[in-house]
Amino acid sequence: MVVANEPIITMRDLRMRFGEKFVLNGIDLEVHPGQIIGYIGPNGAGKSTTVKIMLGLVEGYTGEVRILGARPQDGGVEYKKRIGYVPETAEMYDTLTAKEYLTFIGELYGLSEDSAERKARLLMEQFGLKDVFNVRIATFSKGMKQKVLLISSLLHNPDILFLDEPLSGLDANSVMVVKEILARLAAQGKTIFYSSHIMDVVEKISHRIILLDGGRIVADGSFEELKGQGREGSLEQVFNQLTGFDRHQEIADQFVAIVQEV
Ligand SMILES: Nc1ncnc2c1ncn2[C@@H]1O[C@H](COP(=O)(O)OP(=O)(O)OP(=O)(O)O)[C@@H](O)[C@H]1O
Repeated sequence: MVVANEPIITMRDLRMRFGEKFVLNGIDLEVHPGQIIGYIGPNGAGKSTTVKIMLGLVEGYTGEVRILGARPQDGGVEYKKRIGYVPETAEMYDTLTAKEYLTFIGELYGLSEDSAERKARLLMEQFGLKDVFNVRIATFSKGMKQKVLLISSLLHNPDILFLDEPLSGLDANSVMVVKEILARLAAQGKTIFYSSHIMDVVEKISHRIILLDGGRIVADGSFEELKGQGREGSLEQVFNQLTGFDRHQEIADQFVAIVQEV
């Protein structure tokens, strides 16, 4: 059971380095259930590393991390059943059909074969993929694969969902559907940790936005709060201001000039 007032994710002074490279430089964070957390930051800021640490996929960090009250590396099967994950790039067994793949994943998470297949079929239908349920994933478009990944992360009805660029490849209609799904899951008390570079979506769906830069949290609050601190405009503009970036025109000019060189 998730207790509403207990943090579902806690990090204290989380630090990580790869060799001589300091990637996370002291992250402090508490997340309570029922929130969509937009986790944003420039390329290389440390977002995926944080998520992988929370999932127990990266070790060697210092500081304290508790997910659902446990250290990620200590979590057993029951703990893992409460977590769903859509990675930025995923290896899928694409010689399998969607039915075989999703039933396999569902069973890994403890569903019976019948129940996994039934849920997978119904969810595929909702995403307009009924006709390809028995078709090999290798033939799927990028967006179709992304929908299968989203389904695979949700089949077991997890309490926490980690999503890394989950709308990648989805058409505008599907984006609307997924945004609604995420809002409903959060309303039911699920926690959604959402990493993305698509600022207008993060701005709209997140209850709380955390901006990471150079392995440190440089902003944390609702979009209104982030804007309220003397900043203006869209999340994209707030992002540019907070990361001190104002060279886009200059870089574009230089880039195009080099392209045009003989
Ligand atoms: N296994 C690794 N070994 C060495 N360096 C790594 C490793 N994993 C990540 N890094 C480095 O850590 C830094 C942070 O990477 P990370 O993938 O967490 O960034 P990110 O914020 O998710 O970036 P992006 O927005 O590009 O996905 C980068 O400089 C990256 O090169």
